[in-house]
Amino acid sequence: MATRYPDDSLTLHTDAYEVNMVQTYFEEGVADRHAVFELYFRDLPFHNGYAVFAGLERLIDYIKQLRFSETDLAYLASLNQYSPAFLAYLHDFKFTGTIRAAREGDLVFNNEPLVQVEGTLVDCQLVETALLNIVNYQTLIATKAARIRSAAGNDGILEFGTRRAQELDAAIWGTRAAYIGGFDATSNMRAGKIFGIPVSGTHAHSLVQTYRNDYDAFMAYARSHKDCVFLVDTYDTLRSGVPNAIRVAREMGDQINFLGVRIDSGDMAYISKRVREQLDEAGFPDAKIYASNDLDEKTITNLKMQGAKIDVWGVGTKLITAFDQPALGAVYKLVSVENERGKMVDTIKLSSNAEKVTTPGKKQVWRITKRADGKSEGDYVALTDERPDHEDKLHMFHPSYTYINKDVTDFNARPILVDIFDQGQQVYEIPELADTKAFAAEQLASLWDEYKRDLNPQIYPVDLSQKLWDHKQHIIEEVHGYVSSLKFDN
Ligand SMILES: Nc1ncnc2c1ncn2[C@@H]1O[C@H](COP(=O)(O)OP(=O)(O)OP(=O)(O)O)[C@@H](O)[C@H]1O
Ligand SMILES: O=P(O)(O)OC[C@H]1O[C@H](OP(=O)(O)OP(=O)(O)O)[C@H](O)[C@@H]1O
Ligand SMILES: O=C(O)c1cccnc1
Repeated sequence: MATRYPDDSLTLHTDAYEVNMVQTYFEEGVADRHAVFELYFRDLPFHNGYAVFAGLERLIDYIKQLRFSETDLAYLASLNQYSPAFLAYLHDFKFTGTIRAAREGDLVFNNEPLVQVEGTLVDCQLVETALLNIVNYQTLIATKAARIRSAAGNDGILEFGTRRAQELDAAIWGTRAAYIGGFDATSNMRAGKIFGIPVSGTHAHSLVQTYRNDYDAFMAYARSHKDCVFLVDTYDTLRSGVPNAIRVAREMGDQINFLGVRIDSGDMAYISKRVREQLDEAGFPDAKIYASNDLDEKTITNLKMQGAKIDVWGVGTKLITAFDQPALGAVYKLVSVENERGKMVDTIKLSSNAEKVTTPGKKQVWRITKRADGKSEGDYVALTDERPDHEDKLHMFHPSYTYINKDVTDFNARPILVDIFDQGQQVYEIPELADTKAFAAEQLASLWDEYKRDLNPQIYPVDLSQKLWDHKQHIIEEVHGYVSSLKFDN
């Protein structure tokens, strides 16, 4: 059985190798060396043209509580791997780092930093696992939600996924991410309570089964609720469900708001058209048709193509589990570290796969938009001492295929990474969730449709500044020089 600790913290929500490395840094006297790590993903999820960043609120909560509690330390001591001096050091540990991140709801792309952690090696290393855990999941769900929003157009979309989510936390934070990405409401009451997300719900088949017929069930529901959406597919949608919903709506009249009916099985294009006819003929043209049953952006697009008369889409499993791509795959890499002489040295991880070679140095991402229409030109990743927003002309080129290039003038450059913590102090206030959602919608509106289409979107340019590109080539050459100078006896 799980042990409940009165002072449990999230600090040990980390991989053992982080603590192991931290012990090495401590024992070797380099724990306080300054370092910069950056979190980014290499491939956009779902073959999408963009991702919607989410996770910042939880990231802030996590950093704010980051202390080793007495039982955390007692547990580490019980492993007999960590020295008393190291445990005493952890006892006094306090996060004093600086964190910059994209704002929730902002669009982010592959191969650019979404979160940057600057601090001691210990600060940076300890937070790696939790930061990846939080950002990977929430960004994935916000992006999936944005795809579903795009398929649904202006129709209502409701998050129904809690029962199918990967446990409780995923349901709660996933529904928040879904709301940022464009969902209108959730069925999860606690998410409503905690985050103020609008809550919406109909009823289950069990209600109809309990009363053993549609009429009695809908009548019972109508007597106990003002707003009514009846689930009409328990026995026979067209012959029993809808006719009985209409009968109850007529009998109850003004005593209820007959909002509509929900269908949860069968051929939803065919059935919804017939249901629409039945409701219209009965004098309920404003009653809406809700649909649910393993929906996602593909089924919704397809159903719309077939002329389905569905007004509100309830989406569960395929949203909350990011069914077609269950992991984002963001990584967290060291880009700069203080050497033994106190100088910051930019670092690289080489790979035979060009995509996997990291980009050294502490960076800022600049979103370049045309001044005239606010539309996106691409992202420009630069070293932090560069100020592309002060330039009149930017030369933007593909970092691998440099012949793909353009000169951009009359542009605005917006820094994507904003200060969240400054030397351990929170300097960023999380906006109201509704504002974050509106911000996401605004950002999406400024992106060309070519990057937003569901199938084979155009690849959004994420370019390196000339200075950063040169710097990277220089460091690659330095490392190659070092490797080829090595001599082995065997
Ligand atoms: N007209 C349609 N075009 C494309 N997909 C559809 C259409 N109607 C329903 N679907 C989707 O097809 C799948 C059908 O699921 P399933 O085979 O479980 O049938 P069902 O009618 O829901 O049966 P059950 O009663 O077992 O739930 C669902 O994902 C549903 O969203
Ligand atoms: O299909 P999803 O996208 O995951 O949406 C959530 C599903 O959860 C409910 O079904 P469930 O069979 O769990 O309960 P019910 O008895 O109310 O139909 C609901 O009717 C949806 O079909
Ligand atoms: O309110 C609903 O209709 C609902 C909620 C959760 C899951 N399925 C349906």
